[in-house]
Amino acid sequence: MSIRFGGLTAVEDMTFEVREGEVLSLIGPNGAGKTSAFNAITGYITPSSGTITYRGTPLAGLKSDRIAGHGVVRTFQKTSVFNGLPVLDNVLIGLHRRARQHPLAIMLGLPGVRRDEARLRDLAWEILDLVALRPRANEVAAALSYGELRLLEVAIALAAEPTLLLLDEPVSGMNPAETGAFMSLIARIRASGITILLVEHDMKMVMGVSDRVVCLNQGKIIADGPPAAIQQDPQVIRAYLGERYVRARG
Ligand SMILES: Nc1ncnc2c1ncn2[C@@H]1O[C@H](COP(=O)(O)OP(=O)(O)OP(=O)(O)O)[C@@H](O)[C@H]1O
Repeated sequence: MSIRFGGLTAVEDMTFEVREGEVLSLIGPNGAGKTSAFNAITGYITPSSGTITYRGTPLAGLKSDRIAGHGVVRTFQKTSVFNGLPVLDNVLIGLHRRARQHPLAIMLGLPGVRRDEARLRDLAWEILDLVALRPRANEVAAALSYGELRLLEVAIALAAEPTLLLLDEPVSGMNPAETGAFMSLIARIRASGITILLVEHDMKMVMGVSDRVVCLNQGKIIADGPPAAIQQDPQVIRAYLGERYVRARG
């Protein structure tokens, strides 16, 4: 696909494939086109040309909620969280959105609804266990630490039952302990069978969790391979890793 904003080409003839069950990271310098690619995959912008296909379904041009209905879900920073509500309720709201019970059945409190309600509650607890927020389930979201809030955003995304989860810079602003916890969360999500597409600048995290890494520079893919190969790739070092290394030392 290609993505243009007026005269500017943000993504040029980008072709890549996310394999079922893997963690794939998109890396590259600021302005390389990572977020634009993410936005196109999740329906927040329409690519100027090309196709995006998920399990045989063309996604380009569909609205984001339709795309989520096909299992392709992204996290949203803060916007998806109801600050005044308990953590558990935030996840339940996400699950209800997906479950779509008939409003009349809910109003009448039909037995099927109560069964569903119990099932959703169990699911919510399972999700909270996965993101390690069970001990905080009854706290209002506003009481969470920064790192915990980011975990809740992931929990809400998981409530939409993704088969492909997209994470946009999930550990930016986290301290090393929070980042470490987030890395093990990614491993648990992957182990549950969900495919992950990650955009991230934290190279320790990218190299630690990814099966494969795609590096973009100025809208084009310059490398695609396992983390060990990407770290050694002269083009990647020149365009991105070298610059980060110098900045980290500087
Ligand atoms: N809505 C927009 N309108 C105009 N130009 C845009 C828009 N969104 C992105 N761009 C431009 O497209 C190019 C790619 O930006 P993009 O945000 O996709 O890069 P990125 O790799 O995600 O960068 P970062 O690491 O800084 O998030 C940049 O030159 C950016 O200025």
